[in-house]
Amino acid sequence: MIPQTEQEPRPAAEPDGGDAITVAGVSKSFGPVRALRDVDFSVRRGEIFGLLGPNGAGKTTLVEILEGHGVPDQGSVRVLGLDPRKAGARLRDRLGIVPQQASFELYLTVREHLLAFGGYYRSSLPVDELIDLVGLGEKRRSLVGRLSGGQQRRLDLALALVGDPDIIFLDEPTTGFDVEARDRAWRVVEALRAAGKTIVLTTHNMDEAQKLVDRVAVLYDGSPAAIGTPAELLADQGSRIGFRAGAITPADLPGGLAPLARSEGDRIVLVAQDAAEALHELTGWARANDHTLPDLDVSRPDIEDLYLSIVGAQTTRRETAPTAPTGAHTTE
Ligand SMILES: Nc1ncnc2c1ncn2[C@@H]1O[C@H](COP(=O)(O)OP(=O)(O)OP(=O)(O)O)[C@@H](O)[C@H]1O
Repeated sequence: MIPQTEQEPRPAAEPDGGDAITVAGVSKSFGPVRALRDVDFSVRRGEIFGLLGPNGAGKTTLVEILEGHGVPDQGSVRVLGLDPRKAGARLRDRLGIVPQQASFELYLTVREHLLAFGGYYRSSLPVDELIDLVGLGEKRRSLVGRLSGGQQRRLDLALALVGDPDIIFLDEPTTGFDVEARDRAWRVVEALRAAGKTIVLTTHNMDEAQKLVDRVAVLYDGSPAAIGTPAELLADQGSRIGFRAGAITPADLPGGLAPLARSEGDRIVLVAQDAAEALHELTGWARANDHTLPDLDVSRPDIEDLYLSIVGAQTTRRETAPTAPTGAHTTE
């Protein structure tokens, strides 16, 4: 699915113990704000590594350091075995970056824009295949300035891929996408992984994280509060109990359950370590108060449950879950 390069292969990656990225003891402050606090982790070659965290948790600061745009106050990073501040074009050629806000040459067509960008790289992917890959086939000859917001984001993705990078940084890549475009983008990301690319995916979209990541770090107040595969991180999260809320709010639940519960769409969801105990308390309360708990089910927690257990939010909507890094409860 991913097109092959047309030109000569690039030099082999430097050995770095199988890791594409290593972050060792990185701290970074902006005046009194400690954006990153002694961060340690690695990203393996060929994996999709998710970076989650509420607004202000330090994700952008960290990614900027990895891209060579920021300098840590303490600690060091290696990207493909290289120091991103010193490696220059040797590394730049191998990184694909999809920023949240891209700037475009609005007077070029989609195709011309990609051809122009591809010219900056030692080798580039065939642009027509790339255009098809991101679903812009019908807009091939349209001026970039005429694209919709979602179409410009697809162009962002194509621009990040045109140099056939080894590592791709995706910053909320599907924000503003309709469902079809989002599904297509997810398939593209999966195809990139299948082609051996390493992907660092920053997202507030828990469905996106659940669907795509191999491993994930949840940053909270500048430090990773959890790092691992979703399965590892969810292993000790207990069980998720849900039912259709009707007129019930989380605060109506009995004392032991209310702090665990949140609204999720038209349901109330709670994650409990001891499902039998929680169900006993819930059903006893429901019977005593004439509630029928419609559509009651018990399932395994997901990444959103993990995320919320870390950031402390009580109410959320799926698809968007950015919350303040204060541990305060939100009331969206
Ligand atoms: N250039 C800067 N000058 C001053 N403070 C900064 C600067 N860049 C980031 N910060 C602060 O550092 C902290 C981390 O910011 P960062 O942008 O890395 O968070 P984030 O996790 O990417 O947030 P978001 O999800 O909102 O993009 C925040 O408190 C932010 O205000």
